[in-house]
Amino acid sequence: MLIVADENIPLLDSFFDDIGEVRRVSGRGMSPEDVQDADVLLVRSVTRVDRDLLEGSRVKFVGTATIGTDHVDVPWLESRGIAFCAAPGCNANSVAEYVLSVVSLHIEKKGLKDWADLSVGIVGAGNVGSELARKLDWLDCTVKLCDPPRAALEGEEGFVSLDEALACDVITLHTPLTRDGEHATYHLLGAGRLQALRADQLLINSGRGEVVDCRALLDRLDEANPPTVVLDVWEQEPRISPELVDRVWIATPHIAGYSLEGKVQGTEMIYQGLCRFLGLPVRKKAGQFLPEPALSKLSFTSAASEWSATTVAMRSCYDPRMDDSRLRLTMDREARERGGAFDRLRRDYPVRREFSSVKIQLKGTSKSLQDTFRALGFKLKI
Ligand SMILES: NC(=O)c1ccc[n+]([C@@H]2O[C@H](COP(=O)([O-])OP(=O)(O)OC[C@H]3O[C@@H](n4cnc5c(N)ncnc54)[C@H](O)[C@@H]3O)[C@@H](O)[C@H]2O)c1
Ligand SMILES: O=C(O)[C@H](O)[C@H](O)COP(=O)(O)O
Repeated sequence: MLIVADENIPLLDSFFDDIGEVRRVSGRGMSPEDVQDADVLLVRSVTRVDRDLLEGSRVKFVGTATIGTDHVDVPWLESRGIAFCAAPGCNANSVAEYVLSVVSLHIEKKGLKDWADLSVGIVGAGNVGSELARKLDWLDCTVKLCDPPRAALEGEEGFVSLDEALACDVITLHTPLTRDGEHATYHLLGAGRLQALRADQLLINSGRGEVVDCRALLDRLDEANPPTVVLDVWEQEPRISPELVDRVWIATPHIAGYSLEGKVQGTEMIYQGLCRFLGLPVRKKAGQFLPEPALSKLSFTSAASEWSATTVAMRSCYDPRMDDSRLRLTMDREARERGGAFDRLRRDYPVRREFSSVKIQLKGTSKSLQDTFRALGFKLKI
């Protein structure tokens, strides 16, 4: 059996080499010739999987090691009897930690040292939005969830309108990219809604770039009293707008979900999907391939303030400003080289471990500090 796979999927051999021959190809540049003789196709989000790629091939199973599926023409796969599997939730915790890290920097920038003063509007309350809401709730933020498709379901309640979510101190977008239907998200935030944002607000987009009209955003950021904006996702990746990078506060190259745990869980989920499809037993688990983290323990005593202890711990694991600096350094290249540079930042992404990989040792500290560490997802050793 021939498995053609995006070379950027981690642990391809560890998971798949006893199922078939694995051929690695570039995800961004994948062509019909690459997949023609494949039985199985494994991709990430940069490969458009549709009739143009697969017509005439013998592919019978497609797996994407990502949460988002907007790059896959699922109805066409169904019409051809090609099985499909994605990785829902695989990197949800990674994205939640990205947003928490950004919000903690924002709190400091505003001269505050407490999560509780903040209201956060979460647009899209699925795997990512719900995980983020759970953590923010524990941190005593006021959380408002906007999710019209869920709100329309029987028994679901407690959701707010988009306008109410957009009035919060922090707005964070976690919808899929959809272009049709009642709840389409393409350019959900267009000129009108961007116009209404205030200078004291923070807008974070780590869903999909096209959910925000980036041309209208650029115009808004050039006007008086613009909001603060953090973008992980962009229209027209990998050839993103340098003008927009220049005007946003934190700019990262679509890596919110790039914790090692998130990426490896993505591979694990398509491995499980392929095993189900082939009727094979599932013998491997993501956990067996995760190395010991470089940082596995941190200690704090009662001398450390709650804010400094938790932000030191968070930033020891992940600081979005590092990704921001790396992306900005690529912006002075020639236009034709910038897309490649964006993709290389993603391909060569440094190992980033989730907060749960670090054990926090606390001596004589308060119950409230313990609770905050737990809320953030750290393991405690008291
Ligand atoms: N930046 C990254 O690295 C990264 C990583 C993972 C996921 N993502 C993106 O984030 C998206 C969300 O991930 P998820 O795991 O939470 O997906 P999910 O499918 O679990 O949840 C998405 C939620 O959005 C809601 N929704 C749909 N249309 C909406 C609308 N118009 N307004 C408000 N809510 C709406 C859905 O009802 C659903 O509850 C993915 O589709 C993917 O595109 C980005
Ligand atoms: O949808 C997802 O899971 C994310 O956007 C994913 O992390 C994107 O990473 P890529 O597939 O582009 O490597």
